[in-house]
Amino acid sequence: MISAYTGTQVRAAEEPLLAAGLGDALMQRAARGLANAVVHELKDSGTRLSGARVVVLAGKGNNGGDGLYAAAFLASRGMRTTAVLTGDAAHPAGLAAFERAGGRVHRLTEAALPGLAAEAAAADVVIDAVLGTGAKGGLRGSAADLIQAITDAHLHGFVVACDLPSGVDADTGEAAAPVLPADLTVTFGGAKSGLLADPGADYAGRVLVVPIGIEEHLPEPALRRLEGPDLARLLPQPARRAQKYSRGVLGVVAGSEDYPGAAVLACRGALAAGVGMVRYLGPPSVADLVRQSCPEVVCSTGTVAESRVQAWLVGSGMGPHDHEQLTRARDAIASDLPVVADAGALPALPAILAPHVVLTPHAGELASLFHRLGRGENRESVEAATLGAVRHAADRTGATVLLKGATTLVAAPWGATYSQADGTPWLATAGSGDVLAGVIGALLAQAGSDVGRFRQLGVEPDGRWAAIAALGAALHGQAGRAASEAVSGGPITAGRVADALPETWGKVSMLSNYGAWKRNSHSQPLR
Ligand SMILES: NC(=O)C1=CN([C@@H]2O[C@H](COP(=O)(O)OP(=O)(O)OC[C@H]3O[C@@H](n4cnc5c(N)ncnc54)[C@H](OP(=O)(O)O)[C@@H]3O)[C@@H](O)[C@H]2O)[C@@H](O)CC1
Ligand SMILES: Nc1ncnc2c1ncn2[C@@H]1O[C@H](COP(=O)(O)OP(=O)(O)O)[C@@H](O)[C@H]1O
Ligand SMILES: [K+]
Repeated sequence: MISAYTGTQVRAAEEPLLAAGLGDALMQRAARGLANAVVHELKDSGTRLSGARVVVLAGKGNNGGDGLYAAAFLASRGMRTTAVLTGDAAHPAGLAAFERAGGRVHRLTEAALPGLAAEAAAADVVIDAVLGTGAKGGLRGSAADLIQAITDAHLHGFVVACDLPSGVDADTGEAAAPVLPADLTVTFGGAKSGLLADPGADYAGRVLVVPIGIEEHLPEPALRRLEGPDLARLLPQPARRAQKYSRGVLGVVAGSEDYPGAAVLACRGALAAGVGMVRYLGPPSVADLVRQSCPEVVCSTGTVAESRVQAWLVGSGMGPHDHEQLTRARDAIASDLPVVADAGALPALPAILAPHVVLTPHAGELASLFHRLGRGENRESVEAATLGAVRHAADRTGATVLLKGATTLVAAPWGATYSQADGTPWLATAGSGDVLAGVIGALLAQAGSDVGRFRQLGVEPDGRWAAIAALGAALHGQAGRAASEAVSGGPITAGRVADALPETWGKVSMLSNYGAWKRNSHSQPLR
């Protein structure tokens, strides 16, 4: 599991060490980790270390101090280092170390700006150390102009962000333009939650956590990401004497005359995600199509009350005028069984929900949900603040909310938040969300009652619905990636994602080398 923290949490964890006079030692560790990462990147790109051109953009706070100390290490290894001081001051000890190591220093002025931007653009590495966890809002003044000029230029080398890309909010991932997109973010003491939520994740590139000795002081993480061994431990496995009913039956209320394919794709996703059986309820014409595509599915035109299942999937491919289907969706949501409520079910939700109801909106659907709750939002405003949006939606509705996107976020009401980024942009294809709903429905049917499995991982009963949704998002994302890799990185259809699920499941379930993972977890790149 990757744990991520708010800037405030990390700063609080630093406090006891700062009080003990260890501030400089913390900064030295951070700077050394940053410098080592730069060296690795240069070696990987085949650049000679001696004479490599490094430009550090250093703000006036401790983030700038980290950058200056790191650049001093790099200068001492024979690199040509330039510091651009973006504020009216600089970290005194960092600046002194940099100058002692032979680095060149420029102060940012309006006149010097075009030349300094050109120098940064021509460098082998640009280190962005303008703002870190102490930032208030985005970049301002000439620092903003410099970052804009570098962003607009054609960069020769790569960008490494110190702790976080300047302008990205460490807690929320909100990003006030301009932000220089990093190829790598080297972050200290623990990943910052803003690096694992869009749009912050767009700017962070790969994320590397450097331990600096504060780890034992960190509290419960603000955000979690399930990784291979977690997924392996959460995946349900059939007992030796399992039969189809004990494995879990999923009831699917999806599809309509207008969108029959959604029902098929939801069923295919569920069948490929290990469910014991799928019961489909819906119009006869849609049921015919489901039967033709998935003969394993048992179809009926009955009611929710007549159908014995362990979980429900409702809403995919349903419109506001599909009254019979909407009645079934409402009945399923009221049934006390776990439910994944997708697409067309979202406008038909009751006012008060519970954590075992998992809502799966994309940003546009979440904005509409907020409208109905009297909160003015649109797709863009949700996309600009995904973490705040998903948290607010869960706390406000009482449901578990999964917000789909390049990074998929899941929030338990008043509980844990997960961030999964296992997929590929090729997943942005029609019907992909229906397959995801099927996968989550299948997992709810199989694992929803297995409280013990989640307790072993420290997940409380009410929080397990979010863990199941995050597991579903991870499997779906990885299946999408596998499907694309099977065609050499080419495009995929939603059906291909479903087809790739069983093998993805098999591969994930083999990753249970938990002990080895735990020992290495602090130094692992996140992606
Ligand atoms: N504590 C430790 O020992 C360790 C800390 N570590 C490192 O320290 C970083 C946090 O450092 P920090 O607290 O000094 O804040 P930082 O992010 O450098 O920025 C604050 C400065 O910028 C200014 N400023 C603010 N907003 C601005 C804006 N929008 N536009 C322009 N300027 C703005 C603000 O000035 P003010 O506005 O207050 O006058 C202030 O001077 C952290 O991310 C990590 O890298 C590690 O080395 C581990 C040990
Ligand atoms: N850029 C992206 N990168 C990775 N995954 C993505 C991206 N865009 C969308 N996805 C994923 O693809 C799926 C799309 O779902 P959805 O928006 O409901 O599509 P549809 O309604 O067409 O089925 C979600 O699982 C989402 O997380
Ligand atoms: K930074």
